Amino acid sequence: MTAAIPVPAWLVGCGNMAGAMVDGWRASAVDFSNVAVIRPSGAPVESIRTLTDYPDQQPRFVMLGFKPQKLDEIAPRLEPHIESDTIIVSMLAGITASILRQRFPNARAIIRIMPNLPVAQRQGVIPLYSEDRDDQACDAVEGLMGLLGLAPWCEHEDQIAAIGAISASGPAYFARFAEAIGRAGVTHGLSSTLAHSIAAQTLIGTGAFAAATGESMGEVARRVASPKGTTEQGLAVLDGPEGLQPLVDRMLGAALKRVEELAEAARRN
Ligand SMILES: NC(=O)C1=CN([C@@H]2O[C@H](COP(=O)(O)OP(=O)(O)OC[C@H]3O[C@@H](n4cnc5c(N)ncnc54)[C@H](OP(=O)(O)O)[C@@H]3O)[C@@H](O)[C@H]2O)C=CC1
Ligand SMILES: O=C(O)[C@@H]1CCC=N1
Repeated sequence: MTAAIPVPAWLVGCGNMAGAMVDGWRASAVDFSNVAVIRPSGAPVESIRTLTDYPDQQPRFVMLGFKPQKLDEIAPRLEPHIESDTIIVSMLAGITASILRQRFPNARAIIRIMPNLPVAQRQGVIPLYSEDRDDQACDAVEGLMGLLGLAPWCEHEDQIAAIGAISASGPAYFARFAEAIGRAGVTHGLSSTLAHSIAAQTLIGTGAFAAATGESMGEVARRVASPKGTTEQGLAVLDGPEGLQPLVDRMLGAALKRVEELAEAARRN
């Protein structure tokens, strides 16, 4: 039997990220009867009732899937519907458990997650964090997230930001790297379509190879780079002092700084 969403359930906001989760749950045969998507556009979501406003109902499960900057607009109207048996799951970047508890004081449990887009293919990473010692609620949410990929619990709230900076933002970073390799291919005479499609296929294929062999990324790189061969010269550039690692450190640092700013803005209100 697959994990079940406690119902009635509301998915408040269902854009790129929550929509990907719905796709992953649909592929896992999760039952969506008595689940409602609430979004201002009313844009339909396949096989889920979509509303533009909150129904006269007390949901047992509410997933927050809107932008962090919308919290102050949404919380005052949502809060009166939250009762002592409502589990809130939040994917809002930077919005801490204590900020959420302040906005939704009556909630039974507040559980933060930081999913990533490959949840749609059930290949996601979905770290979880809660300050509420509600084993039943935590188990129910872990079961749902476990359908979508790797779902580790974080011991400290900082870890959700750190994991999120890697895995939630990660698809954008890997995609950008593949784009850069594609552009370099164009510089070397390939057509844009061919260069970008082979770069993307190489990313996909590398992931599939690593998954199938269980090799670390370091081992995969070593296997490709023949001693005194061509790849070794390319890796020497990436591995140099001005190479990839300091760039990635700066990249992650900038994203984590923004996490702090989002939290600070929410705390001020
Ligand atoms: N994108 C990603 O890869 C990841 C995103 N996140 C988090 O997910 C959240 C959503 O991001 P993302 O999906 O990218 O954003 P989108 O812009 O794609 O989706 C935002 C959703 O919020 C809805 N919304 C806007 N205003 C309201 C409102 N007043 N009441 C209810 N719903 C509202 C929108 O409704 P409508 O569709 O009707 O406009 C839309 O469905 C963010 O908090 C982000 O931090 C976390 C990890 C990864
Ligand atoms: O960019 C963002 O803010 C969201 C959170 C992590 C990935 N996307």
